[in-house]
Amino acid sequence: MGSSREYESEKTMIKPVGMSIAGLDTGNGAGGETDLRVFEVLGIHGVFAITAITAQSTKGIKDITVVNPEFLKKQIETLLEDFKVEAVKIGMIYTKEQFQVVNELLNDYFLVADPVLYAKDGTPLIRDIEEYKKIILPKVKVITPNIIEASAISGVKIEKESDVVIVCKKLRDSYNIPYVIIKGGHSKGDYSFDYMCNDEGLYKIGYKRLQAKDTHGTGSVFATALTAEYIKIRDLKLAFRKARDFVQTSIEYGLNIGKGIGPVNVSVEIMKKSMKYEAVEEMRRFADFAENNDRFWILIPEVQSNLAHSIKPEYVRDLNDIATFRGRIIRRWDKKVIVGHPVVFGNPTHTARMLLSLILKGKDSTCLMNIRYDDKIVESFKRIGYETIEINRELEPAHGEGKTMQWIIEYVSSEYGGIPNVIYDKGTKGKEAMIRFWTKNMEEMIEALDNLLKML
Ligand SMILES: Nc1ncnc2c1ncn2[C@@H]1O[C@H](COP(=O)(O)OP(=O)(O)O)[C@@H](O)[C@H]1O
Ligand SMILES: Cc1ncc(COP(=O)(O)O)c(N)n1
Repeated sequence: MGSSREYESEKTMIKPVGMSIAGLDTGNGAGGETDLRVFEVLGIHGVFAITAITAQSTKGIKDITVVNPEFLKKQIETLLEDFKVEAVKIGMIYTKEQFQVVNELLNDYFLVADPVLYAKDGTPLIRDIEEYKKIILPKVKVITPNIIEASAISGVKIEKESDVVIVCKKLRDSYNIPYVIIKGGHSKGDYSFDYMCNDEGLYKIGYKRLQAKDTHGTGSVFATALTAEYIKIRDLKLAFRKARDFVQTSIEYGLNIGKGIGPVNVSVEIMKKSMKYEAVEEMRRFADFAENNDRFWILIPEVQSNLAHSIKPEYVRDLNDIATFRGRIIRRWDKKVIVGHPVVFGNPTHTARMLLSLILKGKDSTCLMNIRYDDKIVESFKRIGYETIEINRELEPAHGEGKTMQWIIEYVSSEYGGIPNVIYDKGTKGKEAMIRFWTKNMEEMIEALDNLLKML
């Protein structure tokens, strides 16, 4: 009766709650609404008290409407009387009256302040800076200024690393802030260093500086990720490392949307995880097809086969984004085909390397299989309508193992212009002749092989 589920869970579902006190960025790149997305992907239920509405896009801020302090108070009270808030991130907060509200209501909470004095286009996001220093800063556990903000608040210009140490100490001492984190996104050099100082000393993390255009929201995202990680692990040093890692990936996959500085991509990690799950499902579908087609053995060479399958090409960075069967696809003595599960990512097989080379060359390919060389098979591919190309392995220069697949793709691409779906060679001393066949998706791979097998 009632539910169709076999098992009705008795467990109540809960999630820790984090709060953001911030402005709203209508372009959804940096404000409280982005904080909510960061909380969400990191497993926190985010609640949001709004201080101001900015008319904002990737091109900058056109206007600001400030929320009156009474209404900010109402929002925070409403949230606090209901939720058990574990930590609070404070972003844009505009007037001294608003600071008083926070001071009054959030005295006993773990506060992380991101002192967003100015937006990227120079618009002030905290108007009463002197009162911010007096009213907000002495209450916070963590402050996360960039070097420009840290210089402005401390009055000491940061030009080199030793200045960072001085400013960290000054901020800690002046406002009694246990953790000062100074972010180095605006400095120069091959690495972007962020510094954390607490009573144990200075701790710095450097990540490769990315040549990225779409960096709107880095600061807000960093402070919110730090708050979320702190809620989960209660260790600020570790939370700092995790938040920094999160920001790096978000910048790496920054979104080229809008005409200005696009938002960083905060959901990319969970998106990649779900794409990998889909890839595994598709590999299973392929395995069923291969094991149940009684002619599939015709395609398997002496060295056996494998199928490489990637997530969406634009998300592929390295072999970790490409799946293969750990035990390959093998033809048994009795012509039975066995797929060697499990599906694994990051296995440096020939098929995975060749697929990666294709993708890095800009091809919209997600599947690649190596197939036994046979004239008839090549002819059948042509009859189905695929372009084919023969390469001569004798032309391959001497370069260590592991470079061949990349060489084939480079060679075909430069000699031929494009990269046909069927690339074959007739072998060379000690190397078996082989066909490599790639397709845009799994649907096409299965359909093409099914048609091919009917013709053979
Ligand atoms: N081009 C970049 N490459 C790598 N990391 C960056 C880059 N720009 C900013 N970051 C990182 O993003 C975070 C935010 O830094 P920053 O840009 O200084 O703050 P804000 O957005 O407040 O100005 C820091 O962790 C910083 O190291
Ligand atoms: C409402 C609002 N809050 C904060 C920022 C700062 O942006 P960033 O995180 O890029 O420094 C912003 N532009 N708008």
